Amino acid sequence: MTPAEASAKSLEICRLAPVIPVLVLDDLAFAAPLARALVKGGLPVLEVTLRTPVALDVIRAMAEVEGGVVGAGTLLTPADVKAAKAAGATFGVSPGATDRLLDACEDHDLPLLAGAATCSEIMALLERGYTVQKFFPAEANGGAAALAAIGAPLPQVTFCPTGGITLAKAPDYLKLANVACCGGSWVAPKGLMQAGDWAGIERLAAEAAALPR
Ligand SMILES: O=C(O)C(=O)C[C@H](O)[C@H](O)COP(=O)(O)O
Repeated sequence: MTPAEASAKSLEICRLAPVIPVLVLDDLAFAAPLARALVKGGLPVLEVTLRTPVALDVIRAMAEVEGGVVGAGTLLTPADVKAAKAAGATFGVSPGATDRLLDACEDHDLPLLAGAATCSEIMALLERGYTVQKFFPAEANGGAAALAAIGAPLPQVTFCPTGGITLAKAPDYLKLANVACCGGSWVAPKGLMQAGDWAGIERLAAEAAALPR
């Protein structure tokens, strides 16, 4: 898969909903009910971070949930890419980008939403052909104001800002011309998962899905 093809696919995924839930699961039993609640609430795109021992099994379980588009987050190495793809991830997300990671995603046909935080990082990805990127960590890096400023010299790059974004902050990003969607973990809080409050998570998803773009 070429970087241009990966970017086209990433854009298609980003356009499915205003928010991509960033999911950190410690318990495999939460996978199916969580995915069902998020999809039902209107957030079909699900980013499962590879930060817990059960993450690959969570991807396998969520890939079975109808209407979900499941990807793997926190991709750091070529081995992560192979494992995520084998588990059924249809896209990848990374906090940054390295040549080895980009090579692996291109070789294994996994569209990557690669992270960038500075103009030089954005330009390096753009030089390689990635016109859709993740802006991370968004809030710590200047927030929506920074992304608006980056859009002036680099309007050809479209972003999924992630990192520190909440329901209250998301509209500031979503109104920018260079933002396709936001990523965030606020729609799947640990407390609600542990309480089995799937209706509560569905409500959070519905609120996020209703954000104007
Ligand atoms: O896992 C990755 O690939 C990442 O780059 C990190 C995540 O996007 C952030 O952890 C988002 O989490 P919140 O700030 O809680 O919304």
